[in-house]
Amino acid sequence: MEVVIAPAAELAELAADAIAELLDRRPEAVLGLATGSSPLGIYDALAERVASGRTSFAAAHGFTLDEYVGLPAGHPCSYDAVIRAELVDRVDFAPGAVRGPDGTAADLLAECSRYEAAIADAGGVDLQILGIGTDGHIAFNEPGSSLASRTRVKTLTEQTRRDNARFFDGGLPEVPRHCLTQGLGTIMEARHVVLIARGEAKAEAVRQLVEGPISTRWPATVLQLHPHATVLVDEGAASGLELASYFRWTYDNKPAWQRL
Ligand SMILES: N[C@@H]1[C@@H](O)[C@H](O)[C@@H](COP(=O)(O)O)O[C@@H]1O
Repeated sequence: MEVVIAPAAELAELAADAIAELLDRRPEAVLGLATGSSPLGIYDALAERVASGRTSFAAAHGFTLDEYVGLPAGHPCSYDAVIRAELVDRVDFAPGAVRGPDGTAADLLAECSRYEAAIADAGGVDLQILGIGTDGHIAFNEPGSSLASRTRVKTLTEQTRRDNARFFDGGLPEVPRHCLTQGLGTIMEARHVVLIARGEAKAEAVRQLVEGPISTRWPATVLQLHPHATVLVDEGAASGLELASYFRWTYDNKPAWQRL
């Protein structure tokens, strides 16, 4: 696991660099896309690169991590609508190239299996962008999630519902209680995972992710077992790390040939 501590704007550029390099090497790359506020700077940086002709998503594919159950199609808080507004409509993906689990499906269990199969049929995810919840969830894998889990229906914790209420006009009562989410086992199959976290509210989750014991109590800790995980954190999110000065030294002295 590589931990980079830097100002948020620099973190977003680093992640955008990694995605742009991947697209240069492999234009048909499969990207794992996260919603939430954490990756917004990355999406802004990517939109800028596409606008200036430096990067193209024309041959790439994308899969989102999760979706609320029961929000009508087109609801502005559905992750399908959010990822369209934040990234898809601002870059040059081919129509239909970005997919997400369908939280309106009549048979949600069948939808979860279909989604797993779609990711596998695309050849798996090359680079997965992740945020982290204050309770240590990634995607919507809440505490207690099996570390081997696959795409399935989960129940959101009150903490997550409260954290996400700010996006809903009607606040907490409007936040669904259930979601579809890629499992931790699904996410672990991505070839490179890049997690970004900002602000002190994430400090405890980041401390557990990087330095805590691997446990379903803090689901993101499963990433300690990933062979290529990059954790991008600003000073606030890094404020609980015992090894912060080691991570700083390592990054400051990183050989030029070593990519993220
Ligand atoms: N399902 C999403 C996660 O994928 C995201 O990482 C998390 C953190 O969101 P934010 O980046 O807004 O703090 O929120 C949601 O619960």
